[in-house]
Amino acid sequence: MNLESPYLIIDMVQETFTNEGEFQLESGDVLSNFQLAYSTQGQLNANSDNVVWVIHALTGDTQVQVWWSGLVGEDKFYDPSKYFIVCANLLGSCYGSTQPLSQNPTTGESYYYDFPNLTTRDMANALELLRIELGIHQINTLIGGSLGGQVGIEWAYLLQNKVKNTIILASNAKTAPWTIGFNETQRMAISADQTWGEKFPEAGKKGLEAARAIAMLTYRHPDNLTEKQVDEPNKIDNFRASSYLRYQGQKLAKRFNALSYWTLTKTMDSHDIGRNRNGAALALSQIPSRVLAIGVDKDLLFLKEESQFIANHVQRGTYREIKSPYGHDAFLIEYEQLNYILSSFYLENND
Ligand SMILES: CC(=O)SCCNC(=O)CCNC(=O)[C@H](O)C(C)(C)COP(=O)(O)OP(=O)(O)OC[C@H]1O[C@@H](n2cnc3c(N)ncnc32)[C@H](O)[C@@H]1OP(=O)(O)O
Ligand SMILES: N[C@@H](CCO)C(=O)O
Repeated sequence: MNLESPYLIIDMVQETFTNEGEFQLESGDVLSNFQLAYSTQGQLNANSDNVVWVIHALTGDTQVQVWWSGLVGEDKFYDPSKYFIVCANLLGSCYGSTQPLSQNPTTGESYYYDFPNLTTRDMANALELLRIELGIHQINTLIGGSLGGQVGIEWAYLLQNKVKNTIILASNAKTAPWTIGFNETQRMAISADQTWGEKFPEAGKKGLEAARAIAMLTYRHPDNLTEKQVDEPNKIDNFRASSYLRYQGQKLAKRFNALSYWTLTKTMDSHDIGRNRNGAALALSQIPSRVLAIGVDKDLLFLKEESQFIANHVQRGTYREIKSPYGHDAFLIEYEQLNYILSSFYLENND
């Protein structure tokens, strides 16, 4: 039986917010007149208590119904007939928000390599300005994975009682040296590209391909490649794992730019909810919302212990685990487990 409603089509609205004036960054730099692209789907209800705000990961965009299609959309867990769903493109990302290829209003030229360093706290502050612009006083659920989870936990700290449920997937409170190391290898690949340093939009593109190939090995567990990339017996070259990683590199380089990738990985490196707040444990203990931290048992990039750390240090934390051979990317793929974990969380909390 097809349970999907053929006549329920709720339009997604795509808009751009401009923050007029100077935006102070943690680095001491300022960003003038920044823009954030964002999408909304559904309507704010009479009690204004049905906002679900999704924060995308490293290479995501505002089209949450596309990249999280098993969780968000009509007849899905977060259904726009029930919820007002907002997803903004993070500052620095190349899907409509201000990023290194944008025009610097001060010079009239694109920023390129002069784009400032952004932190997850800066990104949370930018989302906060958008929330105020949209007249949203209360967020029912703030949810994000990986980089999106890092921005999410920063924003939950800032929002205090303005958010009821904070859901952080495959993420952490402070980036580990291990993760910074992986990001550095990817930036080394980008800067080894002979076009890196030049001022044209595709600068560093071949390097970005290599960076994504390296990154894919951190987004997956060896079991995933063992299962999916099986070669015929007796081969001595042209292995499936090689063409897979080359393909993934090309696929990303067609839709992303190396400067934005550089900026966002730097943002991930400096993430630390405890910076100038006497450490991560204390900062987490000052978050009043309910927090569900979801780890992935085979995540090699953001270890499950990092999600457990979040759940153990917030005031009202719950830890749940996805079991998956995919590794880190499981939070974008394992919909059956995600639906079960989310349903249980809301049921246990009487929502
Ligand atoms: C505009 C936008 O697209 S932005 C938003 C999209 N992206 C995001 O939001 C980021 C989050 N999403 C993701 O990172 C990914 O989409 C994921 C993790 C959810 C899924 O990753 P996928 O790449 O689809 O999955 P998977 O690892 O199974 O790879 C499948 C692809 O590899 C190809 N492939 C598999 N094995 C091989 C091989 N041995 N050799 C060459 N290609 C191969 C498949 O043909 C398939 O190609 P396709 O993507 O063109 O259909
Ligand atoms: N697959 C994810 C990995 C980072 O969590 C992305 O491309 O955004």
